[in-house]
Amino acid sequence: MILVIECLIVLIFFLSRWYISPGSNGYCSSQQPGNAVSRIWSLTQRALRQSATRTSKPPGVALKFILGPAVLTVSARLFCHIAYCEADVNNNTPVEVVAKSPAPEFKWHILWEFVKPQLFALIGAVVLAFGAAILNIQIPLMLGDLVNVVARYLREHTGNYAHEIRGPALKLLGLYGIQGLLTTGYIILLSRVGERVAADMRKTLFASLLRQDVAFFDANKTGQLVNRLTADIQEFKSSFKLVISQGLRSITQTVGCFISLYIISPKLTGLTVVVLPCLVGAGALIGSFLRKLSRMAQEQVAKATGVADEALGNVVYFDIFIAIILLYAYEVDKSCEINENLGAGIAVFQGLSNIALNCIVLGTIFAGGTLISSNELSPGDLMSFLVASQTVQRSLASISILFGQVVRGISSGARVFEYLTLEPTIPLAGGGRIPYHSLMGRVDFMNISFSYPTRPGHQILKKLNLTLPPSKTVAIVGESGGGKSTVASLLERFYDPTSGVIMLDGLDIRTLDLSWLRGQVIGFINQEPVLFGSSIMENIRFGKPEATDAEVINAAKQANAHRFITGFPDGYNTVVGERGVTLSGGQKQRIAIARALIKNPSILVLDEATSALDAESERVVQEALDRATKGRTVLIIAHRLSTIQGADLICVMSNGRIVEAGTHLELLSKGGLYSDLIRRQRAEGQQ
Ligand SMILES: Nc1ncnc2c1ncn2[C@@H]1O[C@H](COP(=O)(O)OP(=O)(O)OP(=O)(O)O)[C@@H](O)[C@H]1O
Repeated sequence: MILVIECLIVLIFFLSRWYISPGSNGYCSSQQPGNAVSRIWSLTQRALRQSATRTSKPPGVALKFILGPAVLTVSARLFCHIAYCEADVNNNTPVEVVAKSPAPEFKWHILWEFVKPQLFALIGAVVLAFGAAILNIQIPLMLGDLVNVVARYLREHTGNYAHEIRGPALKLLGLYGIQGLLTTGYIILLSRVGERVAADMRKTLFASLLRQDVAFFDANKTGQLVNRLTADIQEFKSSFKLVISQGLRSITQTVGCFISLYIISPKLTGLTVVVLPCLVGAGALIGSFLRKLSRMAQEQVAKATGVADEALGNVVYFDIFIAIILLYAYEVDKSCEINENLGAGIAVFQGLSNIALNCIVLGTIFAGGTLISSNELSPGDLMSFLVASQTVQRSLASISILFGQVVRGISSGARVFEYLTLEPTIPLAGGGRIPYHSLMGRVDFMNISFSYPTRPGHQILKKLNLTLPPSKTVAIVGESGGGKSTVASLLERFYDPTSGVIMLDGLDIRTLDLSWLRGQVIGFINQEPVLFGSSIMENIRFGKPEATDAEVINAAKQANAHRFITGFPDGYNTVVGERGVTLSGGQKQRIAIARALIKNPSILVLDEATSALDAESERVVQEALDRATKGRTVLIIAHRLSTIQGADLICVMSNGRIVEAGTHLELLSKGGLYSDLIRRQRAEGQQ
C-alpha cells in the first residue's frame, strides 16, 4: 500500500511539472523527462527499500529520496524549457525580406473597434486565464504539504500514512482538475476572440485595399500588400493571444510565486532575488543575439531562394547559366556559414544555461538543507520553494520572450492598421449621376496636364484638348509612350489630372459618382483582359452583377463568344482557371467584350484591344467590336492603324499633345505625322 501511495506521489510530482510547464503540449516528449521518470522510479524503489530497514530518519534522508527525483525532474524541465526557447531561435523558416519603409503607427482605437464585438469573450478569457495562473501559484505550496506528510512518515513511521496523504493528494488532484478546466476554457475563448478579430481585420483590410485608387497600387508592391493581409495579421493574432494568455499568466505567476517564496523563506528568497534576474537577464541578452543571428540566417535562405526562384521561373539563357549556378552556390554557402555559427551559439548557450540553472537548484537545496538542519525550514517548504522558484524562472523567461513577440505584434498591427482606414484620394462613392435617358456620352478633355504620382517631375500630358462627340468613334494614335493609354486612364478616373478638367455632358467627372461612371457609363477593354478563376457565366456577370442568364448569353452573342462557349462541355459553367489560363487570347478578349457590353455602356474605351491577337482571332474580335461600338461614344487607342481607319476622328499624339486630327483620308492628304506612321507600318508589314 505504502509503495503504491509513494509511487503515486512521485507520479504527481512528475505530472505536476509536466502539466504546469509552458510546453504542456508535450514539446519535451522525446527529451529528458523520459529519463527522469526512470530515475525517479529507481530512486523511489531505493527509498522504499531503505525506509523499510530504518526506524527513524533525519530530515536529510527525506530530502535525499524525495527531493532527489524532484530535482532531476526540475532539471529535466529546465533543460526542456531552454530547448523549447532555442527551438524558437533555431526556427529556420525563410522570411520574406521586405523593403524598409517608414514605420507606421500602432493605433489603439482601431484595435478597440475590432475587439469591441468580442469584449465578453475576451473578458471571460482574461478571467479564466487569471484564475488558472492563481491556481498555479497554489501548486508549489500544496506540493510542499504533500512532501511534509511523506517526510514526517519517513522520519517517524507513525500514524495512518494512507489516511494522512489522501487529503493533500486529493486537494492537489482537484486543483489540477480545476486548473485544467480553466485553461481549456480560456484557450477556447481566446482562440475564438483571436480568430474573429483576425477575420474581421482581413475582411476590412481587403475591402479597404480594393477601394484604393490606381496610384496607390503604383506606389505599393502587390506582394507587400498581400503580406499585410496574411503574414502581418497572422503575426498580430499570435501576439495578441500570447500577450493575454502567457503574458497575464507569467506576470501573475511571477508576482504570486515571489510572494509565496517570501512567505516560505525570506532568506532563500533573498538569494533567489539576487541570482535569478541576473541569469534571466544574461539569458535574454544571449537569446536576443541568437535571434538576430537566426534572422540573418533566414534572410540569407530567402536570398538564396530568391535566386533559385528567379532562375527557375524564367528561361535561363546559356550564357548566364553558369553564373546563376555560382551565384546560388555563393548564397547557399553564406547561409550555411551563418547557420553553423548559429548552431554553435545555441550549443554554448544551452550548455551554459543548463549548468547555471542546475547550479541554482543545487544551491537552493544546499542553502535550504542548512536551514532544515537548523529547523528554520521543513523539507516540504524546501520542495515548495524549489517548485515556486522554478515557476518564477520560467515565467520571467517567457516574459522576456514575450517582450520580443509584443514588439513584433505591435509593428505587424501597425502595418495592418495603416491601410485599414486609409481613404482613397479618388473615392468610389458619392457624387451625382446623370439619368440614363438624358445621358449623351459627350466627353471633353480641357487643358489636361498630367504627371503620374510616382513620377511627379515627368509630365506626360501637356495642356491636352480633345473632344469625343456623342455616338462617334475617336481614335488616338502616336508613338509608343506618347501618353495614349494615359488619356484613357484619366477618363476612367484611375488618376485625376494635375490640371484641367474632364467633362461628361458638360459636367466635371470629379463631381460624378465614380462607381456609377465605371460601372454603368464606361466600358473598358484593354490588351490584357482581367478574368477571374470562376465560371464564364460569372466572369461576364461581373460587368453587371444583377444580370440574368439570358442577358449574359445575349452579351456573349454580341461579343462573338456564344459559339465557342457552348462548344465547351460545361458551356457557360466552364471554369476559366486563374486569370483565364484555360482560354486562348481571342476567347479571353471576347469574354471581356461581353462583360463590357452587358452593362450597355454609353462610352466604350478600347485600349489596344486586338493588338495581342493573331490575324484570325483579331478578325473575330474586330467583328464583335464593330458590332459593339455602334451607337456609343468610342475611344480607340490603337497601334495597328489598319484597325482605326473607319473612325470618325483620328487624333495623333506627340509629346503629350494632340498634334493632328481628322479622318483617315484628311490626315493622309495632309502628309504629316499620321502619313509617316502609316508609311512606317506598311514598310514593317512588308518586311
Ligand atoms: N503607372 C505609371 N506610373 C508612372 N509612369 C507611367 C505609368 N504608366 C505609364 N507611365 C509612363 O507614362 C508615359 C506614357 O505612357 P502610356 O502608356 O500612356 O503611353 P502609350 O502612348 O499608351 O504607349 P504604348 O503605345 O506603348 O502603349 C510613358 O513614359 C510611361 O512610362
